[in-house]
Amino acid sequence: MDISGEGVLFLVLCISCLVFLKWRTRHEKGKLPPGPTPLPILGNMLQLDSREVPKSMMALYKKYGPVFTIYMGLRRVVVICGYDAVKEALITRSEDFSERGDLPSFDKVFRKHGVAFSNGETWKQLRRFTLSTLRDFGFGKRSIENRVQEEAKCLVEEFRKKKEMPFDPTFFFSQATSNVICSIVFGNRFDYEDKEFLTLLQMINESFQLSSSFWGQMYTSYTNIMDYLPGPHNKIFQCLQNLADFIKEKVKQNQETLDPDNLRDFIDCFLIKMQQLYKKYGPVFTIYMGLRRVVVICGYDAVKEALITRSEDFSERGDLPSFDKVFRKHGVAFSNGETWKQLRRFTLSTLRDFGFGKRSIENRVQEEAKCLVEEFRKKKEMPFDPTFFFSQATSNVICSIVFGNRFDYEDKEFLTLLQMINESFQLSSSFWGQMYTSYTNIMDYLPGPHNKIFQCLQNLADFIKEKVKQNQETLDPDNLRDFIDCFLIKMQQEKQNPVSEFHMLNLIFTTLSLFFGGTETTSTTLRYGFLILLKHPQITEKIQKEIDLVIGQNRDPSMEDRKKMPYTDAVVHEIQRFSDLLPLGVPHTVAQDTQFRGYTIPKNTDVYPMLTSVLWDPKHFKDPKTFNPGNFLDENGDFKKNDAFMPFSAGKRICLGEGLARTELFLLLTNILQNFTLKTTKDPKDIDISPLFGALGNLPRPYELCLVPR
Ligand code: HEM
Repeated sequence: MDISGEGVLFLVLCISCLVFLKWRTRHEKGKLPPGPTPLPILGNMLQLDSREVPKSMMALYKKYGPVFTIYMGLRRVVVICGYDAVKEALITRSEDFSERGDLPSFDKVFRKHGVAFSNGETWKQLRRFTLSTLRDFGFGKRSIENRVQEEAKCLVEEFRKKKEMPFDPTFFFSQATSNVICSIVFGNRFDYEDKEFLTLLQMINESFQLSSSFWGQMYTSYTNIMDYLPGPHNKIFQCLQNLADFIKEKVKQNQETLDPDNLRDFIDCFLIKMQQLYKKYGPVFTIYMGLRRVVVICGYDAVKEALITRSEDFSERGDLPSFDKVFRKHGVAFSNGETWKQLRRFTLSTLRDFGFGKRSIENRVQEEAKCLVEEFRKKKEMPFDPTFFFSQATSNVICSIVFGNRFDYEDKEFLTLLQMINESFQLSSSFWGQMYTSYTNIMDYLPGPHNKIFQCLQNLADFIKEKVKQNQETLDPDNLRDFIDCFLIKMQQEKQNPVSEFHMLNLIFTTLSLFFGGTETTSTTLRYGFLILLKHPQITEKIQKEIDLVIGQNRDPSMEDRKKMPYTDAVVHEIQRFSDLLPLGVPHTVAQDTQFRGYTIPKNTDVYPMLTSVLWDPKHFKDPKTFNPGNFLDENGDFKKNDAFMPFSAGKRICLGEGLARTELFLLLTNILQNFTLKTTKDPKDIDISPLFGALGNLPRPYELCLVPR
């Protein structure tokens, strides 16, 4: 018989598995409660009748006594039976037995959050808060009795409508009981005819039924395997996720109308508690994002102290796992120490040679603004999604420097690259990006949309690799065409240096940092800005008046004009402040244990300088949640600087493209408003300018723009 290598490996694995299980059961017999011997993989599944698990357990109770061990598939469980043993564990030894165990089908959605599934200090605090808030809403008092009495009357009325006909009472009972708790958590009860309410109750019912079925049990027993298999167990997560989404929407509505003097329900009370905690823990606090410990720095004073006053200590780049996986800490944006210092110095001086901070970059932006206006004219006043027009315009400016050429707006390859930049930024800012940051090592093994981020970034890196190859083949030291050429020459100059930072990976990933940073950030800000202008037509009109007065219709806007256009300048600043593109900043870290404001931040802890908390700091901006260009204007209508304006961050690591971004924002916006009047398909009052995501980036909601030539 011919046994292949894989066959032998499989056999060895099976035998090792058996030996290990045997050894483990023997070895642990002394400590673990008794129980039936488990089989590999199956555990004691053969002793458990999936239709009657409690009955099977009772049989084992008889055989092994009140405390026994069983293996539900791969999961080891200790079962406690009978009044005496249960009382001893849950009451006498309550301290030891009060942690919540795994309930995998719920854990997948709840992820150990909330009062029912959390543990330790989190659970203690949530339970204390929940009980006292419910008490404030009448729990254990006369008022809850009244609510139940009211609901009982409604139920009796509903039953009367049945006119003695037989009916299934399931949802009547759940509507009645649910209404009592809904009136406290959501501040209102629902009508018995309410279709949405009934759908939610059906989802609760279905997820409970499925969790109690064979499929729920299989998921509990083989969680890691079942995660990859189709089957009815997936319906449980879908139902629970839908319920969570419904609550998320309710929370959003409460947030928008929150009034601290009139707390309407449990959600309001929780929101206020969150606000109080920020005040309680002050501007520097530690949170655990899943398995990742992060120190968060909030408010203008503390962020300024860390990034500017203590710039030496806080300028290392922290982890941004979804980018790190592809960049592997190479290139100017993600490297650290001496590598970063050299790359940053070289990048800045090369970009300066290509016109950064000079008149020539302004000319490039002006040229690109004209191309964009031409593209917009082709739309002939029809509504369109402006996303990729803005990214084509901003990207072309940086492309003309790093690759030596701009791309045509019809270029399919260019559009595909921009789509990849856009998609990876969107996904990094979504729930999946956040999950990847919080549980990097686990998510690495799981399928899901987060994998698309790496795929996009890798494709972008491959595109740059190809560009570098083309440059290498045609390199002429007397005619340096672009950033890549300059880097290649630097590599040649440093050829003799075995520890040079100027090597291929740093070339590819510095170029990708510029390409990515130079595209997505400014174009998303423009996209957000035009949505805000659609919402506020009176602000748009005022900008156009200023354009007509200072520039007129017969020449192109220039940066010189900005000084004479304080209102437009203030609006551009307010767009950046309000849209708050990178709310958490880009992670920093500390290279050694660092004392900060009386605390010790351990070496290598990620530090988030919360840019939101600076841009929305009420001490520096009046009514920060409202869009108000007045934040940057003095009483005479002149432009007023504000030190807390930090969308580009601050200190040594401050955005390397700030000057370019500001030039682009001003020139592109004024060019468009000089040439077009904005129109939308929606009533301005219905335009939602709250962000779509809020992890890495704040993104505007999708919309259509309509441009009418002036
Ligand atoms: C509105 C537009 C932009 C915003 C809001 C923005 C914001 C930021 C922020 C917050 C950082 C992180 C700073 C820190 O670590 O504390 C950053 C870094 C960076 N940005 Fe920008 N950026 C914009 C445009 C650009 C442009 C046009 C470029 C292209 C040249 C660019 C290239 C970079 C690079 C290379 C870094 C990494 C710097 C380093 O780690 O040393 N950004 N940006």
